[in-house]
This record gives sequence, structure tokens and C-alpha cells, in this order.
Amino acid sequence: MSIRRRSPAPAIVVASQVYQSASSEAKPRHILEEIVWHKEQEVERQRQQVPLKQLQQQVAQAPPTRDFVAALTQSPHPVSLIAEVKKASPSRGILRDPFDPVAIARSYVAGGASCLSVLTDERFFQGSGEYLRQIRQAVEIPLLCKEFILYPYQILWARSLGADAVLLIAAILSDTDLGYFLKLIVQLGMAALLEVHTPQELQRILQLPQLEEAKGRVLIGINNRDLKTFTVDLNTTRRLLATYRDLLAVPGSGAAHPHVLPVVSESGIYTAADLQQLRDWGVRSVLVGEALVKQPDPGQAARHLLSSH
Ligand SMILES: O=C(O)c1ccccc1NCC(=O)[C@H](O)[C@H](O)COP(=O)(O)O
Repeated sequence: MSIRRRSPAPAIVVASQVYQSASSEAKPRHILEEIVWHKEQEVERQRQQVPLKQLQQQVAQAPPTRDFVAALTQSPHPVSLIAEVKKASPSRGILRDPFDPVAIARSYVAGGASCLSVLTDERFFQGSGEYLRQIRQAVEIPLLCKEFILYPYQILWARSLGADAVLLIAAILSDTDLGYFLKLIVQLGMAALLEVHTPQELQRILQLPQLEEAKGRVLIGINNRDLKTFTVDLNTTRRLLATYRDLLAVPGSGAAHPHVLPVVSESGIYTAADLQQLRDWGVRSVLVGEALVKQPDPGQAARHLLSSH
């Protein structure tokens, strides 16, 4: 089922395999579509408050980028951790209240996280761009802006706040957008976490010609959560890793570039046993939110998880 967009991405030819357009009276069919439709309007308002020229000036004054991919792949831990600063989610409601994003971020650093993911969406996750800005001033490790990116404007916004990496969700972006956004991310000195949930999405991202010039700046994120139904299944990682190995092994089967991209398993990771299972399947990096942020001491929970396998 493709994602319907209310308004087309500006200045970009919209490829039809992902988008269809929805009339203004239509109802969203699932949470991901609801988030996308809300985001379109939100970014429109943001653009009016901070025009592109002004945003570009803010980008020029942003702190230098840190190497997100190296921090993960050169971690001393057998499985490196992106720890998520997440107050709430559509599937689980409020996860932590009161919520002090900077204290949580510092705690994660003390607990051995290699990178942090900061949810900036306000409506559905009770996050904020301000959290990202404050965390950038408080910690040294690389930061991922966890957003529903639909427009280049949002990538510049993430950089202006100090993000070192952004999330690109294949389910809500056309190939044209993915390629163009990847180019922009590289120009800004950032990295991209390209998120997939199905073999088809994996095949799509592996065929992007822009991967070649983005070498060293791209990670594949396998999301164990189906963002349309909220179902979480760690076997998604096992299945997609198998697909990935198959695609890499067969010349011309879809993987247009020869290098192996690091993989991050995301969502639904709660226990030492989950981590061990992922490690046995060959995973070397994970992204964990709920299991850590709900604990009284999130950093201690991170340390415990990292030393448990
Ligand atoms: O977390 C959700 O409920 C959710 C719903 C709809 C779209 C995205 C959603 N989550 C974004 C994420 O990818 C997770 O925050 C992240 O992978 C951490 O997951 P978890 O460890 O399960 O908190």
C-alpha cells in the first residue's frame, strides 16, 4: 500500500511508486499517513516562520558535523548503540514524565551509547527541535535527527540544530526524493540512516545511484516495527539481512553498488536475549528507545544492555 501525499514535494518530480495524491476530504488510512499529512502542513507553517534564506544562514552557523557512521562502526562494543531520546510514541503513549532530554542524553553517554537519536516530532512523539539543539550543546557524540523527512527544508533545519545524521524512511519517499536528499545530506557533511521494513524497500534503496558518492555516510536501518500497524517483530531484521546478503551475492540483482553498508536494527529491542539474538544474526548496531527511556536511570540501562552479551 503506497503512502498518499496531500501536497507534492517542491521542486522535485514525484515518482509514482510511493506517492499517490489524496483529496483534501480523504481520511488517513493508517498512522504513518496521518503523520505524513500532518508533517506537510507543519513544514509549510515552519517555512513561513523561517524562510529558506534565513534557515541557510542558521546552517552556516551550526556546529561542525561529527562522524555518525564511524562512531557506530568503530565502537569498542560488539554491538554498538544508538540510544533514543523519546518522550512518547503513537503506539505506547507517554514513556517518561517528567522528561529532561539533556539529562537523559548525558546519562546515555555515561552508559556507553555511541550515538544518540533525538525525536523532534512534536505532535505524535512530544519531541522538539529545541531538545536536539540543547543536547548538541551538552554532549560530544554524534546525533541523529529522528524526523519524518519529506522536504529538503527539513534536512537543513536538522543541520541548523546541530544534527549529524537524519533519518530517511523509504516507505514515505520516492526514489527521486531519496537520491536528491542523499546528495544534500552529503553536501552538508551529514550521514543518512536509510530506513526499510520490506525487501522491496531494501531493493529500492540499494539501487540508488547516489549511494556511490555517499560512501561512508550511509547506514541501512531495518525497522522491526511496521509503521502502519505498529506490529513489532525482530524477525524482520533476520529476513531483511538474508535478502541483503542475497542481493549483494548476485551481480545485477538490484544492488547497484559493491560496498557493504552497515546495518542498524531498530525498534522493539528490550532484553539481553533480544540483543544476543540480533548479534547471532550478524547485527553490529542497534537503535533502542522505549526499553531505555522508561528506566529510572536510562544510562545504567544502556550500560547493562551493552555488557549483557
Ligand atoms: O514508536 C512508535 O510507536 C512509532 C510509531 C509510528 C512511527 C514511528 C514510530 N517510532 C519511531 C521509531 O523508529 C522508534 O522510535 C525507534 O526505532 C525506537 O523504537 P523502540 O526501541 O521500540 O522505542
